[in-house]
Amino acid sequence: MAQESSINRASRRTRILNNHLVQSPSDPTSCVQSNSCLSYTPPEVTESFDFETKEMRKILDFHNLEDRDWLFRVIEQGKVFNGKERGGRMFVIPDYNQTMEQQREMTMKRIEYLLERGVFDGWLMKEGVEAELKKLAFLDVIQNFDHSLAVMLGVHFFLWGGAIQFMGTKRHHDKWLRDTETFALKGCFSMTELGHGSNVRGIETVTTYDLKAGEFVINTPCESAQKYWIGGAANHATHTVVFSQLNIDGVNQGVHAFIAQIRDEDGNISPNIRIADCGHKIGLNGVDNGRIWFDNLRIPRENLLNSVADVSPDGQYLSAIKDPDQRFAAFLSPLTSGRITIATSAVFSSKVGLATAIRYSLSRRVFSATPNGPEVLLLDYPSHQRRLLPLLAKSYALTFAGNYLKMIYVNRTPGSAKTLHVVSSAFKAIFTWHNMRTLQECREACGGQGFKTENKIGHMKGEFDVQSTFEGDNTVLMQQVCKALLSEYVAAKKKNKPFKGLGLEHMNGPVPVIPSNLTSSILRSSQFQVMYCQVCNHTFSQYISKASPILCIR
Ligand SMILES: CCCCCCCCCCCCC/C=C/C(=O)SCCNC(=O)CCNC(=O)[C@H](O)C(C)(C)COP(=O)(O)OP(=O)(O)OC[C@H]1O[C@@H](n2cnc3c(N)ncnc32)[C@H](O)[C@@H]1OP(=O)(O)O
Ligand SMILES: Cc1cc2nc3c(=O)[nH]c(=O)nc-3n(C[C@H](O)[C@H](O)[C@H](O)COP(=O)(O)OP(=O)(O)OC[C@H]3O[C@@H](n4cnc5c(N)ncnc54)[C@H](O)[C@@H]3O)c2cc1C
Repeated sequence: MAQESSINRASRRTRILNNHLVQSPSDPTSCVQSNSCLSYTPPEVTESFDFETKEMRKILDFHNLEDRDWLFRVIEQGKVFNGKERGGRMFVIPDYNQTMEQQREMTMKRIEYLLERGVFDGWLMKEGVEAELKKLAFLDVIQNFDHSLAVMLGVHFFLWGGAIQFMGTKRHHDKWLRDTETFALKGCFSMTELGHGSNVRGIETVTTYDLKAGEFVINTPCESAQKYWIGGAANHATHTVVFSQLNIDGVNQGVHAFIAQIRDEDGNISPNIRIADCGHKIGLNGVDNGRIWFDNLRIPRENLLNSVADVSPDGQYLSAIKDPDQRFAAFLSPLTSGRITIATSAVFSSKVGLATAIRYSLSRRVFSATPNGPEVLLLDYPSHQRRLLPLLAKSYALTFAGNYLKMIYVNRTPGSAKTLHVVSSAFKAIFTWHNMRTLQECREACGGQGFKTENKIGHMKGEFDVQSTFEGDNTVLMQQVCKALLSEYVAAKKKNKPFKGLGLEHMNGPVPVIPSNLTSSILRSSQFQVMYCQVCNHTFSQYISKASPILCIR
């Protein structure tokens, strides 16, 4: 079975695992040398491909291929990446059997190494499509090695850094972005509380304005208001963006974001701050998630991220956005870039799992079809093909969709914010659910070998499971998608206008008619697949007609 090269690319680091899957020089249980038992050579050495794998990689990886290869080399050369040379190739993989403390320290050592090699140059100080695509490409490569490392960089650059970029103004950019890019400070992102995660509007941290001092006062009024799960907070972060209700003269103006220092440069916790550890997790133990309490912490008035709203020195609340919902939306926008990178990272994880399972099925033999005949290759079983190949096809499709989303993001305009929010929410949920289902199928498809930690699929299940929850719980994000589609549909119907966004456009045409003589070639044609999706989407109209009394549309 020919393998598309981005799976080979993704499986570069799994090759050692496949040897373990089928033969492990260090594993006495597998018979390696004798002819009567298993013998194995990687399929890409023995198989001829009926298409140009380098071209396939170009289509799938889509952008910054040379930058990716440069970073792969940098990682292979770094001692902190656990490189092992086998057969003239370098293989790298984190040691997930280390303690939580050791994994956390390894993450920071790897960040230091990458910083020294200039990997983060321009991540915040350079603007434009090229700079953003290079950053996204580097993140693809880094998360391919280790999710914790990617998440720590994601929190620092995309959440802390993104909040300053998109919710801050010049004074914040000038003061904080360069120190963030050089790691002179370490940022984290305090949105979630013990009592409120999905429901951001319900958070209980309260910030008031002290007119006399010209300062904000941030307070954690109760235990459920403690900031919880904050990546980087337990050991390392020096600064955080705090999301808090803003109370001016007794009027709650809703959720706003403020910059607060939580440690000094020597790592000592700041006055009026309490910090605790969230403890060991089922995965992602390379990230130090912490809990933060603010005990009437005083910060300068200038620390309000004021691109959307501001408080004047004499305590007036000012905002160009009168609609509180739209103001709230603006404070949530930094989450979008994270959701995009999580979606694309989930597909890479699916590819690594599929590379391992499909390569294994190209060598593992089970049961003979004829008395005393050779045992049958797993991938020759139709049942095994049906278990893995549809997931491979869907991973290809989601790769293309992820690249499409990246391009909307890097070419974003104020008018595309809503589309970006809806598409990134949908893709983050769909891609991460796909990844978890794919990894489970791949783990089972390798039988007992899939259960060996060195073959990584099990660890990846633990490391990536969180992607269905953080940066927006998948179920909640899909509710956002439904809400946006319904709003778009109802608005168009009420104005008797054609649909013009969110993928509803094809509903302006008639419902396609499914041919009665459905031959297998028709079923397999891309025209039929597209038509079938359109027919499914039209059921959306049937749902709406049933719900119309509630939606007040005729
Ligand atoms: C991963 C490996 C590789 C990559 C590495 C980098 C990754 C990058 C970072 C990774 C970090 C991982 C660490 C984890 C961090 C976190 O988890 S941070 C915390 C994340 N928390 C959330 O996401 C909270 C989820 N909840 C919400 O977003 C909101 O509460 C809500 C559910 C969307 C709001 O619900 P509700 O109160 O009902 O408000 P609405 O009325 O629905 O919304 C009001 C309007 O706002 C619009 N809107 C909502 N969100 C956004 C947005 N993000 N962008 C733009 N617009 C938004 C919404 O559509 C509404 O608009 P209208 O309908 O037009 O009124
Ligand atoms: C490892 C890790 C790292 C994290 N890092 C950070 C970070 O750095 N910064 C940060 O701010 N946060 C962080 N988070 C928090 C994360 O964003 C939240 O866990 C997430 O937003 C979900 O909130 P919650 O945990 O309170 O779950 P809840 O919102 O309580 O959801 C619990 C369950 O209820 C369901 N549910 C919720 N609302 C509805 C509804 N309306 N209808 C139906 N079902 C519903 C959900 O689907 C879910 O199954 C992290 C979390 C983890 C686990």
